[in-house]
Amino acid sequence: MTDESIGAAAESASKAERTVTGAAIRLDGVVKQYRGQKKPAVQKIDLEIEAGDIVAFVGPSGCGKTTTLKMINRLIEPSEGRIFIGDRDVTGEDPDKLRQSIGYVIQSGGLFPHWSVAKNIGAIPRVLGWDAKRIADRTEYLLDLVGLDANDFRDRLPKDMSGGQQQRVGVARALAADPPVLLMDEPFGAVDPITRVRLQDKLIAIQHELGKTIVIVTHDFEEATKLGDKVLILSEGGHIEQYATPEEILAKPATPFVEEFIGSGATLAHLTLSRVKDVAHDSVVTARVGDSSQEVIARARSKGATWIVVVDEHGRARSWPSLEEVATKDRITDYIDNRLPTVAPSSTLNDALDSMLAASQGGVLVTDGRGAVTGALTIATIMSVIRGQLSDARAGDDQVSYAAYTEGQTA
Ligand SMILES: Nc1ncnc2c1ncn2[C@@H]1O[C@H](COP(=O)(O)OP(=O)(O)OP(=O)(O)O)[C@@H](O)[C@H]1O
Repeated sequence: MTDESIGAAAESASKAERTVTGAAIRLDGVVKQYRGQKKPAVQKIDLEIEAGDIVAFVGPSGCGKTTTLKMINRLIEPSEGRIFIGDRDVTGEDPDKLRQSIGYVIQSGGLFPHWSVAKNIGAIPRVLGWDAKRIADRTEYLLDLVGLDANDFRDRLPKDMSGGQQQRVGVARALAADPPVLLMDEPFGAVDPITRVRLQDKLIAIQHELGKTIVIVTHDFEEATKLGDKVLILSEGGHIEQYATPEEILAKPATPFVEEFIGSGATLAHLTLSRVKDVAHDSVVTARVGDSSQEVIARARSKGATWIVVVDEHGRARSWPSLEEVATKDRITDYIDNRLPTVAPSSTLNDALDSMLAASQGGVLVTDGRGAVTGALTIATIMSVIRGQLSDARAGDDQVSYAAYTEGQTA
């Protein structure tokens, strides 16, 4: 088995393990001609999205990403063609009814500003006639799913939350009635880069847990390769340039347009394909508040560590002092460092580098789904992965030029 086929087998195995609750989406000869425009915004698109996949639409401004997305829930009516969700032809369905079965998330969450978080999340369930207890239970479940404490957030107004928190509530609201399909229009466009990485990781975790079909429009190719099981690259007029996995797109750009779009940094774009979970982590020595400093230092030295991580009862990091710092006190003290860089297993190596740079640190802590520390990644480890990838890429280039050269000789 080649590395590639091993990767593909692992990928399909992990997909098979997922519970899929999403539905397939099919666009069949779909056209959008806006009134008063000479050319159609979407010329004619045929597209199949598998149930339980995340598909990212990317392409330059004005190429028809949003138009295509909004035709799926008929916020924009197609001029021609048919759209199927599962086996249902939804082209003739009542659009309001249709939109109750498709979650929709826009930039900044799109929450009703004068409604509490709970009222926002309960909007569609109320329309569907759910009773108050069922709505309250669902709200609690969804807030927990998106990583917000229900007691703290349920009664807040959107203005009293950060952009990232509003966006999480936007995702919770879109999932309220358990729709099989979630459409997201540049959902993370308005948040800072670190929050964006956290929200992306949260979305991947939610997707793995729920198995919805998610279509996401983004401007950012890196975001598309991180989130998408498949990426759809469009050019003007909604023309499909390539629809494939991120790996295939980077390895074999289908057209000169795709090549230019993904840019000359394609080798480093592989960094966005390498996940934190794919590389070996450095182990960390942990300690609890109140432990004897001498004992902790001895334990760390025996493992060759120069720093430790102080964790709480759930294994979540509070601080990561050096052994010199630990030695200044008899016991491990309770200090919380709010700027600890952490990444999830689904984060990319690029995300890991970004968090290190943002925190001016030479490493990041790796945490599991509940935030417990499982290891660390240092800048040296990441650099050695990058070096390996660059030398693989160079070896590949040499082969191409050698083949071209010998072909030239024999012709
Ligand atoms: N309501 C409208 N009336 C007329 N033309 C429109 C309308 N909405 C979009 N268009 C045009 O249709 C084309 C596709 O627009 P669309 O918003 O789908 O592109 P996009 O790829 O999502 O762009 P962006 O990345 O800038 O959001 C553009 O040329 C746009 O000007």
